[in-house]
Amino acid sequence: MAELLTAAQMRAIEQAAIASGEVTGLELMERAGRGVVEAIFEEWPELAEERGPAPAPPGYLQQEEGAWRAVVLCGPGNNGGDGFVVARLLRARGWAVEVFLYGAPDKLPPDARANYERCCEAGKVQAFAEFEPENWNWQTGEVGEVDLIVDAVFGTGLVRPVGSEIWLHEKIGVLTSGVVNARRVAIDLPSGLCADSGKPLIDTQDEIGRGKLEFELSVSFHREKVGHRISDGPAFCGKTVVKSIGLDDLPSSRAAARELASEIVRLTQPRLLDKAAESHKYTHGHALILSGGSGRTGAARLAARGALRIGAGLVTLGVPPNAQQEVACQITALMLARIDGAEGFAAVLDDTRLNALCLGPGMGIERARDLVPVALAARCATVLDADALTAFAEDPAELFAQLHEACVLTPHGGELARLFPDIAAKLNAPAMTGPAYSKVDATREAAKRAGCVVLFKGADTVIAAPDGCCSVNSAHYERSAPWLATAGSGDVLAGFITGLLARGFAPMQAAETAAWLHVECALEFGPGLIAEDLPEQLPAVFRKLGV
Ligand SMILES: NC(=O)C1=CN([C@@H]2O[C@H](COP(=O)(O)OP(=O)(O)OC[C@H]3O[C@@H](n4cnc5c(N)ncnc54)[C@H](OP(=O)(O)O)[C@@H]3O)[C@@H](O)[C@H]2O)[C@@H](O)CC1
Ligand SMILES: [K+]
Repeated sequence: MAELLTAAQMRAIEQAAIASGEVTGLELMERAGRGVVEAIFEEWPELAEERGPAPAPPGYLQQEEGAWRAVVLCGPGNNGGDGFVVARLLRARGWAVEVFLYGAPDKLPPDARANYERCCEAGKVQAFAEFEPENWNWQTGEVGEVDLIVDAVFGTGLVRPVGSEIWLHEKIGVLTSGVVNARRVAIDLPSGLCADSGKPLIDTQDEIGRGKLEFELSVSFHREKVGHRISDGPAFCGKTVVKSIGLDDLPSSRAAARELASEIVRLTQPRLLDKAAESHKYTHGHALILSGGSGRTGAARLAARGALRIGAGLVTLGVPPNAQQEVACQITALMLARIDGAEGFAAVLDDTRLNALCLGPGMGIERARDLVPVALAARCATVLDADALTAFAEDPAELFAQLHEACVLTPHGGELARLFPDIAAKLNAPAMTGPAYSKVDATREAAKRAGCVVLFKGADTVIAAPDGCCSVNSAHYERSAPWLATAGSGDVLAGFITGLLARGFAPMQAAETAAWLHVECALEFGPGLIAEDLPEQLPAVFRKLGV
């Protein structure tokens, strides 16, 4: 399963390798720099073509033709060290490279310092203050265009907001405006992006500070960092490529990773979905999904359809009397039960074959307030979504007291804020120190407080269990699914989870697998998707998975 590391975890794994003597920091930095150059040529093969020789520095600004041109911006730590390696390797290929250092050379950490010196042997390194693109006239024809901008200012060591003297988005914006071929690559992370939270650590008090630092490519090492996948990370990174720096081959770093295993966040993967050949419908469980009143039954019907398609043996819609006729006209394979007040619901729940419940979609706040306690008292696997969460906004503690470990809560941002206002406040506060409080931190804290699995929706859905187990279901990069943000999509997701709970999946597995399939269904359908389409893609998705 793909792991996402925090800055501290990455450091621990690297440090273990260096401390063991199996590899030096300098060798790791060389591999990192080589990996970046490799990734650049893989992304933009035209840059690997031979061109004329580089002019003697600093003359290339006056060159119109000739060598490829790069600007490499290096920072005061090891990220800058990687940048010096990249600059040296590009110069060795005949590139004209301008290198700027933010910070004092004699304060660089040892490996970065060594690479600074090697870089200086093949050309000059200028002070960052000299990097004033507004004074460079790139567009007049007197000067050449820049082909590549390499950001090596900060990586995983960013600990406080970036000051205005290095607002790269502003400077790079000036540098690239009107320059069609300026490709932008960030080493490890775009400078200013917090590796753990995917939030920009930029002083947003200022109008300019709110600008976006967007790259086409980010090249990270060993593993993606959590920040590559959540919050603003994907938008800033553009595309993230991970290059090996050999740590998987070292017993020391593997041992360090094993020690951290329980804390490491993973990208969501689906669990086995096959059904046994000799099974019958009750083997796959019976899900009950409660609907709202007349005119508000669509959401529950969507959820029910999702639960059925994902493989629950039977799915019943529990409808209030005034909606019975409306629902009856709309369903075929689904069943219908009349469920009015709390007493009637409790009687229905006496049927022990009902093994998964879903409350919330289109249910109505009042009905949710009446029926959620009944559902939770049955100690059955239960998904609480939408109105079933909002119904407890005034007294979340009342809900937490009733929740049990077979529950799954599926809030979006607004619902999370209603149940966990303090957590939402921390998450939404401007990030001023690194590592900043992240969506992963928020979901883990919410799951711990609720005592059950919490699935916090978004394009970066985070799923956490009370024991800290956590994964990110990322609908970014190659799995980008913007059409999934459509009315009723969340209802289908609730139904998917309920169906998998009915099939006997554990809550965490049900939530992860459902979230993963939900994105796969959107990708399978493509543009034009509406919520009704999602369950109908499951057969094709299952076939591709070999189910
Ligand atoms: N370790 C290894 O072997 C390998 C590491 N690798 C590479 O190293 C990177 C991590 O390196 P790193 O830990 O040195 O951190 P990095 O991101 O360079 O920044 C730290 C510096 O920035 C400074 N600083 C921070 N925030 C600031 C701010 N807002 N404004 C101004 N300054 C600020 C901070 O200052 P300080 O807090 O110490 O005062 C410190 O000087 C990683 O991303 C990867 O690219 C690879 O080569 C593989 C091998
Ligand atoms: K960087």
